[in-house]
Amino acid sequence: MSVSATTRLLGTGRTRILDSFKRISVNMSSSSASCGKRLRVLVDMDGVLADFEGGFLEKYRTRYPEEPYISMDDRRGFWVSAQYGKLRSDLYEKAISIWESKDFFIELEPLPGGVAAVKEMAKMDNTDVFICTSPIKHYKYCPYEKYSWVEKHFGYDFLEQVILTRDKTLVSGDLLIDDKPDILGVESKPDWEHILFTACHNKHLTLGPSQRRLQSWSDDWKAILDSKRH
Ligand SMILES: Cc1cn([C@H]2C[C@H](OP(=O)(O)O)[C@@H](CO)O2)c(=O)[nH]c1=O
Ligand SMILES: [Mg+2]
Repeated sequence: MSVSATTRLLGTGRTRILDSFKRISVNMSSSSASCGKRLRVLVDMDGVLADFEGGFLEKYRTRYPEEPYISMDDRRGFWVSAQYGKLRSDLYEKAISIWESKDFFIELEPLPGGVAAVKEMAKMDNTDVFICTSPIKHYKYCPYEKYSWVEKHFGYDFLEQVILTRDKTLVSGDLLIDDKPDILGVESKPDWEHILFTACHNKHLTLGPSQRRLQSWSDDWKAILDSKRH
């Protein structure tokens, strides 16, 4: 019998008791998520584990050797195409053509220390790690290549830990380590604390007093994890 049919049979008095019970169970499950022992870490991929900016610059310069380019030192703002578009309007499309090409995402080099750090994190007691990454909307190669990249660098079993989403605010976790300064979506109060991973495009930004950075994978990521353990 369905829950609604059972509820109707029990009558209003019992319905109230059932409702209270449901409320208590919901409260118990949400409090065990916040006070429970396991820490959930969401780790972004491009700009944190995979060198999107380096891969872009190399392929852009190879494909458009006569065109002007922006060095890593001069990069400002998260969106590469926006800065190229400001340099010269037709460079906007040329920039996009690079990451929409086959083999762009699979051939990205790992950023120093990232793969080792995530492997170590995944082995830590009471710690769950997920790779939380957004595919581009030109979906012909990117989603496949992101999975393939994880398999190549972490092994087949780690595919279990991949979360592909365009909206990271919907994913629950204690920490999100990500190089994008503003991570917005339909959830205005995401569960996670965003740790800004330093990249060429965000290194000049001044953060708010409560915002934290991870400068690189040589920085003390274990201390950041520990600060969130209960
Ligand atoms: C277009 C663009 C994408 N990306 C990355 C971010 C996303 O991956 P990730 O969520 O793994 O960081 C993905 C789709 O936007 O490509 C950049 O880092 N810079 C860009 O300019
Ligand atoms: Mg990123």
